[in-house]
Amino acid sequence: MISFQNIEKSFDQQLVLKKINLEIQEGELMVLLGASGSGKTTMLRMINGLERPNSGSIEISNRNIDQHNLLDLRKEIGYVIQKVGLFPHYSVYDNVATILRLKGESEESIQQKVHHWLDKIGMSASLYSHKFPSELSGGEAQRIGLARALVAQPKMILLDEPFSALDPISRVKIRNEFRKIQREERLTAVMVTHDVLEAVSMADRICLLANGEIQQVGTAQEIIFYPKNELVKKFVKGDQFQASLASVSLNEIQKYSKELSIPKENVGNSVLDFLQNSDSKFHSKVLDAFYKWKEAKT
Ligand SMILES: Nc1ncnc2c1ncn2[C@@H]1O[C@H](COP(=O)(O)OP(=O)(O)OP(=O)(O)O)[C@@H](O)[C@H]1O
Repeated sequence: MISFQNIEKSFDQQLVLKKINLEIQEGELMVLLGASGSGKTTMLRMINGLERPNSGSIEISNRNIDQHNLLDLRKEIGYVIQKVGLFPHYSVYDNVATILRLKGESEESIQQKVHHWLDKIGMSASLYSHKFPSELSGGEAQRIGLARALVAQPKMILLDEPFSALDPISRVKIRNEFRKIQREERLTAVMVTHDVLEAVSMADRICLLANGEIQQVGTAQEIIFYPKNELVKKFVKGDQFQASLASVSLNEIQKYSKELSIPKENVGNSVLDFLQNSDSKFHSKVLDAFYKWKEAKT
């Protein structure tokens, strides 16, 4: 669906991306993970044509990005950034409605969709429609930013540290809500973060960037337990992270997930034990509960 082929990019003679090759599948949530300056945002902005590579090609839906009309392409790609960028003089309703108005939809259809998405993202339409951005908390504004991207029913969504300004509890909540919607809508999503735990709790696959190069692409389990090189190991703080997985029992994290029902014989085991020895279909729920436990402790 999204394909980076031999991409190179430099700014002011500084090579920030080197020979990047990456395939992102339809309906997948790919997390671009890496330290500050590793080139994550630059990769993300190439997908909607806000940055252009120096060499190599990007394909979206099997067509080179240069063959797409960029304005049409951007209508199919939601873009959510940390500094939400709501129009300050528009109400919440008008902010979310903007793209539908640009598309020329009827007011009746706009109203139905705006209300649907506000409610879905946990912002009651009747309470929030008439408010202005200055009357919203940071977390509420983030949700509106997300609703504004989702209302256009994009095929793809790009998220650049979209939840990083939120307090830990709202962050976990909105992440879970977003993940649920992303799965339901089979949205192809690419999310940038430098937070290992955020990546691990949300991603189908993680692409770890360092020094402008892809160091490893894989599931959370692959990245954590089978890091390909020292850079990956260092980034996921291999030992420290694993030590923290080993220090907590399944029993302790169970209450952080309603959906997690652990077989009785495993309840006393450590999370690490369980991840290493159990069926992988439980892994994401266990990691999710572990993550919430960790957030609650910090
Ligand atoms: N428009 C630009 N002009 C000059 N240099 C740029 C520009 N955009 C990015 N860079 C440089 O490219 C490198 C990669 O930047 P990028 O924003 O992609 O990194 P990042 O991994 O997203 O970092 P962060 O987590 O801090 O946002 C950095 O060294 C940055 O200074």
